[in-house]
This record gives sequence, structure tokens and C-alpha cells, in this order.
Amino acid sequence: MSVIKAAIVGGTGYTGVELLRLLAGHSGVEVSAITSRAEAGTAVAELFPSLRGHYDLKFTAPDVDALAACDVVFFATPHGVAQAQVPALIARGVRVIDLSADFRIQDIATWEDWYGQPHGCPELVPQAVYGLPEVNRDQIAGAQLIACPGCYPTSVQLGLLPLLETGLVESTGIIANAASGASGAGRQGKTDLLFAENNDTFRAYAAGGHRHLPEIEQGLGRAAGGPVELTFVPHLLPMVRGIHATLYAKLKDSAAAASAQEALQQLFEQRYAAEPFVDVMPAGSHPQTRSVKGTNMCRLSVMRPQGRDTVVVLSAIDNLAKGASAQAIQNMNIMFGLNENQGLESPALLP
Ligand SMILES: NC(=O)C1=CN([C@@H]2O[C@H](COP(=O)(O)OP(=O)(O)OC[C@H]3O[C@@H](n4cnc5c(N)ncnc54)[C@H](OP(=O)(O)O)[C@@H]3O)[C@@H](O)[C@H]2O)C=CC1
Ligand SMILES: CC(=O)N[C@@H](CCC(=O)OP(=O)(O)O)C(=O)O
Repeated sequence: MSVIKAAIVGGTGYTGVELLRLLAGHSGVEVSAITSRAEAGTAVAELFPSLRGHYDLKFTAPDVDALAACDVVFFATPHGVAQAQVPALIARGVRVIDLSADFRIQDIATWEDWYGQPHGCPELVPQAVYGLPEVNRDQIAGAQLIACPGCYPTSVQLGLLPLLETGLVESTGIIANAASGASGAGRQGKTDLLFAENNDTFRAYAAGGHRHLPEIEQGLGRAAGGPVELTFVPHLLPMVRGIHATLYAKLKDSAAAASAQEALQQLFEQRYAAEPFVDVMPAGSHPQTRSVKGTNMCRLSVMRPQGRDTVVVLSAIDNLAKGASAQAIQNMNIMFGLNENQGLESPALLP
């Protein structure tokens, strides 16, 4: 296939610059338009010296004709933006990969409730495919509009899918404690993300309700074949990248005898045996965020402490990579019939 022409709307944010970094190493794609209203006219390499020598592009204001000249448009914008701009692109046959939450939740009233605004484009929601390749690979291949999963939802769903798909655990009382680096909040100036506010401290936030809850429950409910009830508490870590989720689910009485540690390990290994970007680590492992930094990998570990009836799953991803931009590229590779791993094979940055 000839080189894919890609555009990025929202190129000055963290997921936008992560798309640029990863696509610089992808021989099948040429980024031909990158937008920013605030930085229109500025060279990409001037704003991001890390990209000097890789891009000879300037930021431009979003323009539907320029975007429609591309094969695929990534939206790396706050929620509400893609809803307004995607319909014109879909009508012109362009493929769209939205990293925001605009098309993730199928129930419009639920979306409006959690996002606190009317949905700008409910008519396209039914055709949007939720871009979690480990669940929806076949639908992604034929999709015109991809709703990339959120960062926390990626880490939580990948950790719990094997347990819910097989009906081993109760579908209520599941707990997800997850902690994210500050890049998860984007590149906008916010007081609580100042170095002096966020360094050398640790705290939960949105414990009373975070907008990723309905997205996670939607995905887990599909896996379980019925409603799933989860308690989700996010935390903010004084680091830049990475999400670590600790997940707790209670074995059903009927499943407890058949779910020894070895059987759980085998279940996870079999579920993800063919998945290039999910690594089930050896029993007893404790995955670290640094082992996935900059990569599309999710590393998982499953255990049954003291042989009791609570299964604990540990899940580590990079919020900007498997949690956003690298997963978006994985989706693009699938949509365009490329090798799914293309541009995503570098190991993590360490230390
Ligand atoms: N950060 C993360 O770890 C993750 C983020 N996401 C989601 O990805 C999206 C982008 O996140 P992130 O990169 O962190 O965000 P940032 O806040 O860092 O960047 C937002 C980008 O969008 C552009 N933008 C803002 N408003 C508009 C608008 N009305 N029209 C066009 N462009 C606009 C901004 O440029 P300008 O204003 O100059 O046009 C900027 O380039 C969000 O929806 C976020 O929730 C998903 C998973 C993980
Ligand atoms: C640390 C931090 O603030 N994280 C963000 C993650 C949100 C995100 O990026 O996800 P969406 O794409 O669903 O908006 C938050 O909790 O709001």
C-alpha cells in the first residue's frame, strides 16, 4: 500500500506530540497536517526540539478541506471538539481515530450526564467502534470511526477481561484502584499540577465519581454479558507517565475450587497468547510502569493471595502510549491492513 497520509488535530498536547514521536518511526505513514489554534504558523520542531530533523511541518489552524485531503485524521483534542468536526470528515470518506471520549459511550444520556454537556453528534455514536483491539479487532478493521479507549479504562479492562469473560468472578463489588502520572491531565496549566503541588505527595481524586466509570462498566458489561458494578478510585502520582491499576474481584463460590493460582495464571496466558501488546508476567510478578514507558505494552500479573476468594490483578501501561497514542496507531495499523506492530516495537525506556 502507498504511504498513508495522516493529520493530527490537537498537535500541541501531550497525546498529539506522542503521536508525532511514534509516527516519526512508522515508515507507512506521513503526517501531512498538524493543527493548533494557539501555535498556528509555528514550526513543529521549534515547539518540540525533540522532533528536530523528523518533521518539516508547521502547525495550522484546523481546516476541514486540509484534513479531508488525508486518509486518516487523529483527534487529540479535549472532549466536545471531535463531535463538532468529525461529521464533515466522515461524510467525505475520511477515516477518523478519536482519542477523546466523544464517541466511547454508546448511551447518549449517560455520556451527557457524566460530561455535563449535550452530545454534539449522537447520530454517529452507533457506528463508532471502541478501539480496544484485544476485544474488537475485527470491527476495527472495517471501521470508519474509532473511539480510542481512555487511559484508565484500558488498564482496568485488560486486567479484568479474562475473569469476567469466563464468569469466574462476581460482577458486583469489583474494585479498581488506579494511579496515573500527571501527563494524564494534559498539557494545560492547572494549579494542582504545578511541581510544588504535585511533587513529593500522593492523593486520590474524584473518588466520588470519575467520568471513566461508565466507560469501564460499559466495556466490562459487554465482556460479562450483563451489568457490572465497579468502584473506581483514581490517584495522581508525582511522575510524568504511567498508570498502575490494582484490581480486586471476588471469585464466585462455584468457581473458587477451580481457580487455583496456577489455573488463573493459565487463564490469563491463554486469553492473551495471541496479543502482541499484552504481556502476562510470570506468577508472583509486580509489573512496574517503567517497564512499559513509551510503549504500547500492557503488563499484567494475576494472583490469589493466601488462596482466599479475592483475585488481585496488577496492570501497568503508559497512559500516553497504550493508554492513548500508541493504541491509536495500533488501531490505524489494523484499519489499513498494516502489520499491527508497525511503528510500535521499541522496548521501554529504562531507567
Ligand atoms: N493525556 C492522556 O494521558 C490521555 C488523554 N486522552 C484524551 O486525549 C485528548 C487529548 O489529550 P491531551 O493531549 O492530554 O490534551 P492537551 O490538553 O494536552 O492538548 C489538547 C490539544 O487540543 C487542541 N485543542 C483544544 N481545543 C481545541 C478546539 N476547540 N479545536 C481544535 N483543537 C483544540 C490544543 O491546541 P490549540 O488549543 O492550540 O488548538 C491542544 O493541541 C483528550 O480528550 C484526553 O482526554 C486520552 C487518553 C490519555
Ligand atoms: C491524571 C489525570 O488527571 N488523568 C485524567 C485522565 C483523563 C483522560 O485523559 O481521559 P479521557 O480521554 O477520558 O478524558 C483525569 O483523571 O481526568
